[in-house]
Amino acid sequence: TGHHWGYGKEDGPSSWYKNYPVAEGNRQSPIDIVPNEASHDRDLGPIMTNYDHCTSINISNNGHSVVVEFNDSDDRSVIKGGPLDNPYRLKQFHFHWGGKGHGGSEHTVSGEGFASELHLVHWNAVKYKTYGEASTAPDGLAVLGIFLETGDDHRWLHMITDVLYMVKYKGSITDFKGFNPNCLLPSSLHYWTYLGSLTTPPLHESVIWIILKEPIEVSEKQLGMFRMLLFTEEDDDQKMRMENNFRPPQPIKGRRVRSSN
Ligand SMILES: NCCOCCOCCNC(=O)c1ccc(S(N)(=O)=O)cc1
Ligand SMILES: [Zn+2]
Repeated sequence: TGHHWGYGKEDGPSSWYKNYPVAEGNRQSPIDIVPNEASHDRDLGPIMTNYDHCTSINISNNGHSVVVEFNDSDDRSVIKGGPLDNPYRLKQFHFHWGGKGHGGSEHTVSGEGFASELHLVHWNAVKYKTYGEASTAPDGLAVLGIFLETGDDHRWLHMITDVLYMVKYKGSITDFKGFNPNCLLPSSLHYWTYLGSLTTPPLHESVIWIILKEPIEVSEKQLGMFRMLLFTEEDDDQKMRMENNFRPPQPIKGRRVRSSN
């Protein structure tokens, strides 16, 4: 089902347009954010995340990233405010990262990449019945992007890195209950926002992007744990280390990036 894609030379971002022509569309993600070209909108209010009664379910390796899934059967964990007209329900979060010592984020700021980027994926359950339906609608998804830079140990990230050995191979999954992503948020919720897409196939142009300006700090050691994950399955004799699983910035095509105060 679906076409095989990856981050390698043959199946990587520069070849995705062959099976996913929307790759050359007018609202593709990620983009390079140029802060002093972003327009400052007074009526762009603060975003509010309500992850308190969080209901994480499992953590898995889908062959592209490591993903933590949430129970999205009600409005317990939502993001609202800012550019959003409705509350959007948290569905999953995952990461993108680089190889040792260089870039790995998908969005860049004035051409600068970060070591990694966390995506918290939410969907508009007010207007759409399922995630799948929302994922193809122009206002269906809201993804909160958080940059990770290397520095001190992150005091809570170990809760994730400690279980990565359980999901080393593509297709592996394990229980992961009671994790509250509030602990991964930086102190400031100031953000940039623009209309874009999924950054992996099927590249649907269905995402309202909200990128936090303040990165969180994680240690090189913690980041290194992500690089022990594999793109490949357990019975695959080729062991491909999971790293550089990021799409580079795409043409802005006249889009406006707005900035919260
Ligand atoms: N599951 C029912 C059908 O859904 C079809 C579309 O979903 C395809 C799966 N991919 C995603 O949901 C998906 C979600 C977020 C991002 S990203 N990296 O832009 O945050 C990329 C991809
Ligand atoms: Zn992502």
